[in-house]
Amino acid sequence: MEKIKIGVFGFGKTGKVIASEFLNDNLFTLVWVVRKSHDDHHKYASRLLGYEFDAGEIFTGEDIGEDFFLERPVDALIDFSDSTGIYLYKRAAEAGITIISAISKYEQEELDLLKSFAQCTTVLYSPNITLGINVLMVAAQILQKIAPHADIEIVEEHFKGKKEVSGTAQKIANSLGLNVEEHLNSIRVGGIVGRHEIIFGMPNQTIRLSHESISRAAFGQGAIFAIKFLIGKPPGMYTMETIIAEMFRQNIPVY
Ligand SMILES: NC(=O)C1=CN([C@@H]2O[C@H](COP(=O)(O)OP(=O)(O)OC[C@H]3O[C@@H](n4cnc5c(N)ncnc54)[C@H](O)[C@@H]3O)[C@@H](O)[C@H]2O)C=CC1
Ligand SMILES: O=C(O)C1=N[C@H](C(=O)O)C[C@H](O)C1
Repeated sequence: MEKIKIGVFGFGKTGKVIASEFLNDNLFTLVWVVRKSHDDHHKYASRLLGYEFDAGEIFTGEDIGEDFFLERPVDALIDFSDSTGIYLYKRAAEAGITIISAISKYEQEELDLLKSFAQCTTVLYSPNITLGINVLMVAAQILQKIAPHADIEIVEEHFKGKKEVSGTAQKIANSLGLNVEEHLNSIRVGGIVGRHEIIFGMPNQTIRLSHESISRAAFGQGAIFAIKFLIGKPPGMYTMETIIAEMFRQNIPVY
């Protein structure tokens, strides 16, 4: 079977681990990586990550001219850069390359741009691409319907350097109709990769739904799940939670 060709945007804390996940999986070929800095220009991500073969040539945004995506075709582009990365891959969408954006915070303008790409190709946007958090997100909405009077608070914990409020927590708050200013609690300590908890408080019991990414490999595994799902799907906008919600529908046991 022909391998699925991948391009990755971003080669920071997460991009490096994502690249490794693709390099470890025989279903995929990592064709290129685009990063902001000129460090390691034209070297191979595989070599930098300790593999003894050449894969994932490193480019910078300045290398992306009119023909970049035609000369170095991939089946899917995964974005773990920052909110500016999206301005570099309109031509990838026009070339029909599947786009998976994992950027946790976009302004409306960038969300609109992403939606416009979905007219030409399959686009999946997910501020948290782990399978687990999306199961939790759907479960929380079900629980809120079952216990509409529960007090709900969201707690998100991340590594000390994370500046922005978790995009995942904001998305959870929106899906539950909660005011972010009032019900979202952020903790920044040490090296926590990412933990989210939704607390449902009732008079005589407390229900806690929690998820923790204990390694950034969880994001790579989520991206792999998403790519496999998107193969053969028509152009359009997809999200992880709608994929998971459909799985809920198909798998809820009937008593
Ligand atoms: N959806 C999800 O499941 C997850 C999302 N994220 C998000 O992914 C993004 C990256 O996270 P980290 O790796 O922790 O950040 P980081 O700061 O360690 O790395 C970001 C990388 O992107 C590069 N970059 C910035 N602008 C770029 C551009 N225009 N073109 C190409 N490369 C560019 C930077 O040079 C850097 O190498 C953040 O938005 C983060 O919140 C992170 C983990 C999981
Ligand atoms: O910046 C990160 O690292 C993460 N950001 C995401 C968010 O802001 O929701 C998701 C994940 O927990 C890691």
